[in-house]
Amino acid sequence: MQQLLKVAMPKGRINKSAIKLLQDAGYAIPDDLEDSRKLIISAPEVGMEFIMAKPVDVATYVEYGVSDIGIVGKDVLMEEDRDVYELLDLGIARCRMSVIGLPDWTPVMNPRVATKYPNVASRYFRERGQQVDVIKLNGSIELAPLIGLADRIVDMVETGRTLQENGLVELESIFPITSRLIANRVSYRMKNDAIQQLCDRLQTVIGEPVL
Ligand SMILES: Nc1ncnc2c1ncn2[C@@H]1O[C@H](COP(=O)(O)OP(=O)(O)OP(=O)(O)O)[C@@H](O)[C@H]1O
Ligand SMILES: O=P(O)(O)OC[C@H]1O[C@H](OP(=O)(O)OP(=O)(O)O)[C@H](O)[C@@H]1O
Repeated sequence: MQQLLKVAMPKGRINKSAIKLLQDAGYAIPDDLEDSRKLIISAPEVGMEFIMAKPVDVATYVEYGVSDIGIVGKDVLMEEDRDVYELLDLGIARCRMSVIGLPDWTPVMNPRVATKYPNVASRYFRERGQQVDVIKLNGSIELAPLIGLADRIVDMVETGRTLQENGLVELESIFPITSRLIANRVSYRMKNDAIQQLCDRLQTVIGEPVL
């Protein structure tokens, strides 16, 4: 009997490319998944049930086992250190985590660093032996150095357009980001056939080795 996979899908910017990847891998995912306001969408024809999650919450659902698998940015995994298996680099939503500042930035004692990723930022500066005050924000991080809230920020850069339009510069790239396929540890054993088949099919589309 086919094992039903409970899948945590990110809403928002990754949603479209994640759906396309599954479709390209041969899963006839309903097209209306993308536009739906429904939060739980059953797709028995492909042996899946989707929950539509806020991207930052995907790994939480998977860790607690209410979803067997999920699609989540490496940024979230680096920030949260969730107890999940990271199975595949899906190669979508590619960007990087960077330290950013004003071009005339000069070193100060205990600089303030604004970010959506306080753990990533703290770890980065701690490893360099630099003492900083980390300020957590939830969006529009680039505002912080412009209005004097912070000396630097740690945030994602994709095209560089946000930096350019706000007169900021990338001081250092910390790590590259793509979306990952993750699995709950128990589900990986109990539903191994279905999860392995999904990985194999996705691999033929993305051409990456399983992590
Ligand atoms: N500029 C970007 N380019 C490519 N990928 C990005 C970019 N910004 C974020 N991402 C990736 O997409 C994921 C989701 O982005 P983000 O956190 O901005 O959520 P969102 O889709 O805008 O939804 P929400 O507004 O609910 O937070 C991030 O975790 C990251 O992996
Ligand atoms: O290099 P770019 O192509 O300009 O992309 C980078 C921007 O994209 C993300 O912001 P998002 O659009 O998610 O908005 P946010 O400010 O709400 O985080 C990120 O936080 C940067 O601000």
